[in-house]
Amino acid sequence: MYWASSVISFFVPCLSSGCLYALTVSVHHLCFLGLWFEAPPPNSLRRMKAALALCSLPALDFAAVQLLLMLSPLLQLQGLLAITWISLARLGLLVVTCHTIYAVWGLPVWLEREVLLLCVALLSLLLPCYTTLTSFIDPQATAEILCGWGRSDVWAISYLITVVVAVLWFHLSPFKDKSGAKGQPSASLGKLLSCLTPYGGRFLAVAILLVVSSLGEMAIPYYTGQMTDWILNEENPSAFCTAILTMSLLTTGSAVTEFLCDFLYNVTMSLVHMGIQSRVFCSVLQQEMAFFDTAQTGDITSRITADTQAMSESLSKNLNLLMWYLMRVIFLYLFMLKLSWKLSLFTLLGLPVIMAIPKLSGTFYQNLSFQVQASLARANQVASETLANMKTVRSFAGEEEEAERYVERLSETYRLNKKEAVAYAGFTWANSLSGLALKVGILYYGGRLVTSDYISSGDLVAFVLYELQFTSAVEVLLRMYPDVKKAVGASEKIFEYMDRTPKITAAGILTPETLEGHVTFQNVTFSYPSRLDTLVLKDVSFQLRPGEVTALVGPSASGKSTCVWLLERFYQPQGGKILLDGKSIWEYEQKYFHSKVALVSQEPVLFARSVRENIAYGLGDLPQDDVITAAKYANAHGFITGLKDGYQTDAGEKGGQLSVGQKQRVAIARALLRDPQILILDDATSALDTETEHMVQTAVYNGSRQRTVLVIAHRLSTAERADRILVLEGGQITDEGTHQELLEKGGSYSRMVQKQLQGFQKDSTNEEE
Ligand SMILES: Nc1ncnc2c1ncn2[C@@H]1O[C@H](COP(=O)(O)OP(=O)(O)OP(=O)(O)O)[C@@H](O)[C@H]1O
Repeated sequence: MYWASSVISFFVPCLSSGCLYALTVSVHHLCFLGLWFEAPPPNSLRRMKAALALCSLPALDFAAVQLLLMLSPLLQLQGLLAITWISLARLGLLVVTCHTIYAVWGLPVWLEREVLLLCVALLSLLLPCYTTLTSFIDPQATAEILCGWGRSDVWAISYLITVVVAVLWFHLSPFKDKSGAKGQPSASLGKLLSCLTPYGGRFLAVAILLVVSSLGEMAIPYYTGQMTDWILNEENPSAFCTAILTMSLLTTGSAVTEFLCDFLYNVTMSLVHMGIQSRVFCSVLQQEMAFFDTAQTGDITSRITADTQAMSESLSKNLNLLMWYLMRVIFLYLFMLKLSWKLSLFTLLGLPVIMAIPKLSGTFYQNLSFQVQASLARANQVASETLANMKTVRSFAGEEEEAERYVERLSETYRLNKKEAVAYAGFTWANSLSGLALKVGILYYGGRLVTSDYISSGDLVAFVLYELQFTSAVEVLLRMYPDVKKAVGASEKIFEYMDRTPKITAAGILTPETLEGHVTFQNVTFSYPSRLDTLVLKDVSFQLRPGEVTALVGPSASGKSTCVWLLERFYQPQGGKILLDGKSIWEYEQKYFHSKVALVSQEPVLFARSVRENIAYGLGDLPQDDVITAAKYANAHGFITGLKDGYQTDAGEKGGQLSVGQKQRVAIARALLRDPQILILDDATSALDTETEHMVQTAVYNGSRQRTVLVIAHRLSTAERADRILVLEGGQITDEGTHQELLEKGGSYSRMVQKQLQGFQKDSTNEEE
C-alpha cells in the first residue's frame, strides 16, 4: 500500500501543481498510518458485521465518486488533473473506511488484510496510471474515462475484475499457510550478497570487464543510426566504411571481454558456493547438543546440501543476469537520452506499470519457495530415517508403510510446486503483455515525433534499436526478480543455521600440563532443554578419584548416561557444578579437555572408514604400532587381523560390517589410544561375552595407572570389580560403597544383585528343562 502510494507520488509531481502534490503526500502518509491499526479479536458476530459493511462498500464508493465528479468543475479541475484528484480522494476514502471496518470488527475469515489493501489500491490507482500514459498519445482519452466513471456498468466491471484478482491472490497467496507459519522471511538480499564480499577483488574485475563489454555492445545501434542518415543524405562514403570497420572492431572486442568476464564470474561463483556450504556445515557442527536433539538429521542435511545448491545456482544465474542487464539498461538509457529526451521520458513513465507485476509475483515466489524447501526437507527426513534404519524397517515389514509416508510427503511438495507453476505462468503472461503494450506505445509515439520533424530518421532508427534492447533488458530484469526472491527464500533456513549462535560455547582456555583427573559432581540438578519440566538429575553429588574405578549403577532411565553427557560437556546443568581438579570443566580448552576425557558410549558409533582410521580417529597420522597396542588392550587385535584386509578393512556405514561386540572393542581401542586421564565406559562392554569382557576390563583397569575410570553397567558383575559403586535411582544418589559393603548394607544395590541372580537362575532352569 505504502509502495503503491509512493508510485502515485512519483506521477503527480511530474504532471501537476504543488497543491495536488501536497494532497498526494498526505494520502500517502495516511495510508502508511492506517497500517498501524490493530483489529480486536474477531468473533462470528463481528465477522458478519464486517462482511456486511464490506458488501455495502461499492455503493458508498460509487456515491463518493459521483460527488467528487460533481465537485471537480467547481474546483476548476479538468482532464488528467481531475482524474488524479478523484483517484487520490477515493483512495484515501477507501483506505480509511476499510481500516475503520478492520479496527472495529476485524475481517471475515475469507479475507486477508493484504488482499483488501490490494483491491483498494487496484480500484483507485490503476486508472490514473493508465490515463497518464494514454494522455501522451490521445488527450481525448481522459474525457472518456471521466464519463465512464459515472456509468454503473463500468463500475460493476471494475469491481468484478478486482474481485477476480482478489480471489486469485487469496488462493495463490502463501500468507495463509495452513501450518500457521506466516512465512515472513527475514533474510535480505543484502545478507545474501554479503557472502560475496570476500571475493570483492574478483567482482571488481568482472565489473570492469562488464563495463567494457557493454559499451562495445552500444556500437551497433549507434553506427546503424549514423549510417541510415549517411545513406539518406548520400554523405561521405569513406566515413561509411570507417563506421563499419569501427563497429566490427568494437563488437569483436566486446565479445572477447564478455568471454573473459563469464569465465571469471563462473569460477568465482563456484568458490562462493563452496564457501557457503562449508560455512553452514561448520556452523552446524558448532551447535550445542540440544540443537541436534530437536533438529531432524534429514532437515539439517537438506539445508546443507539441497538448499545451498538451490540458492547458489539461483544466485549465480541471477546475479550474472542482473549485472549484465543492469549495465546494459544504464548504457542504453544514456544513449537513448542523448537521442531524444521526450521518447526516453515516455519509455520511463511506462516502467512503473510493468514493474508492479514482478513486485507482486516476487512476493509469491519468496514465500512459496520457502514452503517448497520446508516440504522437501520433510520428505528427505522420511527417506534418510528409513534408509538409516533399514534393518528395523525390514524386521517389522514396514517397507510399504514407509513408502506411503514418503509418497505422502512428496505429494505435499507436488501440491506446492503446482501452485508455484501457476504463479510463474501468470507472472510470465502478465509480464509479456505489459512489455508488448509499452513497445507498441513507444513505436507509435516515436513515429509521431518523426512526422513532426522533432527527430531525424537516423536518430529514430538508432532510438528504436536501443529501445528494443532496453525493453527486453528490463523484461529480463523483471522476469528475474521472482527468481532473486526465490534465492532469498531458499537462503532463509541457510542463514538461520549460519547465523545461529550456539547456546553453549566452550570458550575455556585452561590447558594445564599435568592433570590429576579428580572429578567432582557438586549438587548437580539437570533437565534436558527439550523437556525442561522433567528433572532428570536432582541434587546429585559424587566424586571420581584418580587411580580408582567407580561404577555407576541403577535402574533404566535413572539418569546414568545423563551424568556422562554432562561430564562430556554436551549440556550445562541448571544447578550445581562439575569440577575437574577443582576447576569448572567449562574452564578447560575444548581440544585439551576432550583429549583428557574419553568416552566409549552405549551405542559405539564407527565411521564408514577403515578399522585403522576408526581407531586413530581425530589423532591424524599415528604410527601403526600405537594403533595395534591400543587394539590389543581392547582385545580387538585378534579379530581385526582375522578380517580380509586387516586394519585396512572398511567398517561400513556406522560400522555396519562389524558385529556389535567388535564395534565395542574398536571403540574401546579408540578411547585407549588417546591415553586419557579420565575414561568413561557407558555400558561399553554389554555386547561382549563374559570372558572377553573380563579380559578387556583387566586390560583397562590394570593399565589405568592413576587414571580415573567411570563405568556404567547394567550387568552388576561388571560393577563388582570396581573400587567404589554409586547407586543412582530416580536421578538421586541413594547409596555408595564397595560391592561387599553395599551387599552387607542390604539396600537397593543388594536387591538389584539378588534380582539379577534370580533372573540368571530362572534362565538356567529354563535351559535345563
Ligand atoms: N536427549 C534427551 N532429551 C530429552 N530427554 C532425554 C534425553 N536423553 C535422555 N532423556 C531422558 O532422561 C532420562 C534419563 O535418561 P538416561 O539415558 O540418563 O538414563 P540411563 O539411566 O542411562 O538409562 P539406561 O540404563 O536405560 O541407559 C530418561 O527419562 C530419558 O527419557
